[in-house]
Amino acid sequence: MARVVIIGGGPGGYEAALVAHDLGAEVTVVDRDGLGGSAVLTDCVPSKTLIATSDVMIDMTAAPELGINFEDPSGDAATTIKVDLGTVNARVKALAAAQSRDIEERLSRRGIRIMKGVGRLGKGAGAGGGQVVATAPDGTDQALDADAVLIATGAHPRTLPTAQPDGERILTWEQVYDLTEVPSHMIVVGSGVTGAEFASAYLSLGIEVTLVSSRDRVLPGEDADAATVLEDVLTRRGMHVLGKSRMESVTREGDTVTVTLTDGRQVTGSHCILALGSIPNTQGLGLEEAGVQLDDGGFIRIDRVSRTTAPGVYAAGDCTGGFMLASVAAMAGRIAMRHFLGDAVRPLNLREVSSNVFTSPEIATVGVTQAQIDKGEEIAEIVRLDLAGNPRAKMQGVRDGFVKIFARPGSGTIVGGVVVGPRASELIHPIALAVSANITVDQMAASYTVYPSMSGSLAEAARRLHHVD
Ligand SMILES: Cc1cc2nc3c(=O)[nH]c(=O)nc-3n(C[C@H](O)[C@H](O)[C@H](O)COP(=O)(O)OP(=O)(O)OC[C@H]3O[C@@H](n4cnc5c(N)ncnc54)[C@H](O)[C@@H]3O)c2cc1C
Ligand SMILES: NC(=O)c1ccc[n+]([C@@H]2O[C@H](COP(=O)([O-])OP(=O)(O)OC[C@H]3O[C@@H](n4cnc5c(N)ncnc54)[C@H](O)[C@@H]3O)[C@@H](O)[C@H]2O)c1
Repeated sequence: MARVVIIGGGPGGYEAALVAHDLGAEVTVVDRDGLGGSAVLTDCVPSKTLIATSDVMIDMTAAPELGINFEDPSGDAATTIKVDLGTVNARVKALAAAQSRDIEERLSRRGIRIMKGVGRLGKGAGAGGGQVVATAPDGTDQALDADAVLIATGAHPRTLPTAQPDGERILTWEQVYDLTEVPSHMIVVGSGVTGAEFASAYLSLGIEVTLVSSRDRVLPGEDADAATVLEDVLTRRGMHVLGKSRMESVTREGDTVTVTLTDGRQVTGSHCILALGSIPNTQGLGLEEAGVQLDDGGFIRIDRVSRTTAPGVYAAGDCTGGFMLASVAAMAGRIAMRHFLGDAVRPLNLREVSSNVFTSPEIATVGVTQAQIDKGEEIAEIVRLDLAGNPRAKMQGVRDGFVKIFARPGSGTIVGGVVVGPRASELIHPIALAVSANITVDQMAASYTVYPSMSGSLAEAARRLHHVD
């Protein structure tokens, strides 16, 4: 029986463990912090649970327009509804812990061995087999023989020597769930996906928010039109967005946090979240000794079937960089195990990955991007339809957002798209399906959508690119 040892129990690791077990391997997962990894315990699941609360707040704030008034005679929901952050965060933590337990039970039930501890490559690793050394919390080492090893150790928040979290008012995204009091003014530094999501969530919870963005617009990596819509909405709702503003340092005195920018300006608030990106957890794993190459950022180099440069050592997820998403980590882990165990394997295709920024409005994307089309790297026709013209959107009081479809000229094959709006994460799926199944705009235009529905805008956009009458 092939022996597989997996270091790291996040989506990259635990999904791989399930596949390897189903394919007949003897599987051990060595994990330091808890099954589910950062995705479940500190990153993805907690942030989306917090955002579930902030989404309800947004709906409540919009209620008067739809004819619902609260007891306050002013009818201004924002002034009468208050969030209890202690309760919200207790719910967040309980839900994350429960999900981690569920995953642990799922693996244990199948007979997958779980070892709590820190793993590293040991004797013979990188030569087509070898050992993993697991150090238990009591400090004892155990050597595990493996025919293949999967490294899925994830990443951790980046901080600066001049911006050190104190866990109370200067926070990484992992520490925000310890807050029990509502911050009076949250400064979010970094306007990537993490920064934008927290800034949007706290604003929706009724908190004053300043977003320090080093670029000229928020979400520099996302569709430019989508980022512009989001920035407009956030600014309209009262967020202070400081563009082209690079943080130099963050200091705290008593209850006041001061963010100093590189041009000397200062912003003061009650709390600050550092959302400066991630550092891969690739130190102390014995990677270099085993011949596993890292890139300049310290991420593990892998090919499309998750092989590292060392025979018998695979890697998946955030420790490999690229698309740092739970879904991609899970797929790369599964692919690694299928490859090692000789099952049919489809190499990772990042073209098919759909992702979502859980701001309000949400921004969902898949496939080819407009930036690639504008640069001439991809040839595609573009259609954009604003949701403001959609009947369902009008009924629901939705004014901001759009759908965009990219299709090959001639064949009309859909190669990508963007949705900005409420629940864009759900609305992107027909486009994602179209991209992975090579569906054309003609086929999408011919499908029935419910009337009235937001998805009607997808079919309408496809009709605009319809080639055959
Ligand atoms: C704030 C935030 C929100 C996010 N939201 C989303 C989202 O909505 N959707 C989405 O798809 N993605 C989201 N992501 C990204 C997602 O969380 C990551 O892509 C995902 O966690 C990667 O999974 P992983 O298995 O590679 O690593 P992780 O989830 O980080 O798991 C790695 C595990 O390895 C363990 N480990 C590390 N070193 C060792 C060692 N030496 N020995 C043993 N164990 C070790 C760690 O303790 C951890 O348990 C978000 C990220 C952040 C920061
Ligand atoms: N919804 C989701 O799926 C989700 C949510 C969060 C994160 N993620 C994933 O995690 C990965 C990392 O995203 P992220 O946003 O954490 O990191 P990021 O690296 O994408 O963004 C960090 C931002 O901080 C800025 N920054 C760095 N130093 C700064 C300074 N001194 N002053 C001001 N700004 C500074 C950078 O310019 C950058 O824009 C992404 O790949 C993303 O896909 C996904």
